[in-house]
Amino acid sequence: MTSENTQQPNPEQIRRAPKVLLHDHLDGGLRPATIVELARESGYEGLPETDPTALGTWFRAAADSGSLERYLETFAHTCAVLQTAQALRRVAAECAEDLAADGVVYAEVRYAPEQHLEQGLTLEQVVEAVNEGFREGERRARAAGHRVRVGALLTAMRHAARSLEIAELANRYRDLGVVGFDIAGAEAGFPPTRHLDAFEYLKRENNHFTIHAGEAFGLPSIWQALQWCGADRLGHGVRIIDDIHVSEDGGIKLGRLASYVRDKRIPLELCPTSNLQTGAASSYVEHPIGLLRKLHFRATVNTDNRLMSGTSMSREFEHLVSTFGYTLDDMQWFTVNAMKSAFIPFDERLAMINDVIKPGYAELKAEWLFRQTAVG
Ligand SMILES: O=c1[nH]cnc2c1ncn2[C@H]1C[C@H](O)[C@@H](CO)O1
Ligand SMILES: [Zn+2]
Repeated sequence: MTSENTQQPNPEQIRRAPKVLLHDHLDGGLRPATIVELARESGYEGLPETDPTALGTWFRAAADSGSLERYLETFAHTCAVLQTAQALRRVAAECAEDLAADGVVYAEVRYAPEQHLEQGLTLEQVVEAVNEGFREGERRARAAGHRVRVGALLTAMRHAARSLEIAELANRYRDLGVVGFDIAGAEAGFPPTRHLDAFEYLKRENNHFTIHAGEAFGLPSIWQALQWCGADRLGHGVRIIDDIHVSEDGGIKLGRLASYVRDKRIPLELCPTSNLQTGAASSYVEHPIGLLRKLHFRATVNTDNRLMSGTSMSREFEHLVSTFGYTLDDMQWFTVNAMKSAFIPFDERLAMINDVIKPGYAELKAEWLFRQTAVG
């Protein structure tokens, strides 16, 4: 018997394994029962279902459209009930609690402050309410025996024109709970270069940002995000596969852009289930994550929208374990990749890797070794 871990973890081990999440939308991760309650409290009458189970099913089905634009329509309902400080605080606290219960130890959760102003909140009030909610959720998680740290990413919507203002907001709340910036929304027709002034501002401020790119649109979007805008990470980036050529005899050749992404260790925030729903990939087995992992891209595993995809970090890993036969070593590799790519300072990332992630996996692997000894 070698010390190499070849065992595929079971669902319970996957849940207990420390996980790191870089790409999760606050307005895409509400509990269905909370949406129903918030809608009742606020008088929102547009919900397609008022039973929580039926509502959860509705979100998953509606998001299964095969198109990013249709997928995004479902957010009208979640944003409709997230218009008060109280609602934002509650949903952020529940988000942190849910992630912690799922074994997530570090998360960067994003949302677009400009989408929460309909009932008179200011941008600052939105950010402060969400931050308070995350802190409350971290406290409740700790009381329940879990530890999670949640940082916020402020998103600007790519079809709108507030990106510089949101970038300034992210900079103002830096070190106060906000760890970076993002742009999201429909990709085709809204290239990231529309928001160059925001990215240039953030670079001058030595701040961090990721860009949704290479999801519904291909290589030009990734190229612009990196070479014009200077993104630190790619939100999805899954279409980088279009620049990787596999020949009939199995030979693999990377184009210039794919080489750049791999050589520069650009983190890819991959979200497998979300990609199946928007049509960016056709099945788990055909999802580019399999090849990207083999080729040692800086690949990470993410949820995107837990509500719309009916998923969690554990479920994403369960799909990958059953599709690609991944082991605890593979899970650790993805998790360390994610932690290395987080927007918090280097020493804090290192401490998470050495004090939380590695010991967590070592314990799970040791359990497995002892079990092997017992049966062998
Ligand atoms: O996967 C996505 N691609 C582009 N935009 C997205 C995705 N998931 C969520 N969004 C949008 C809808 C939300 O309202 C917004 C902010 O979280 O970001
Ligand atoms: Zn996203």
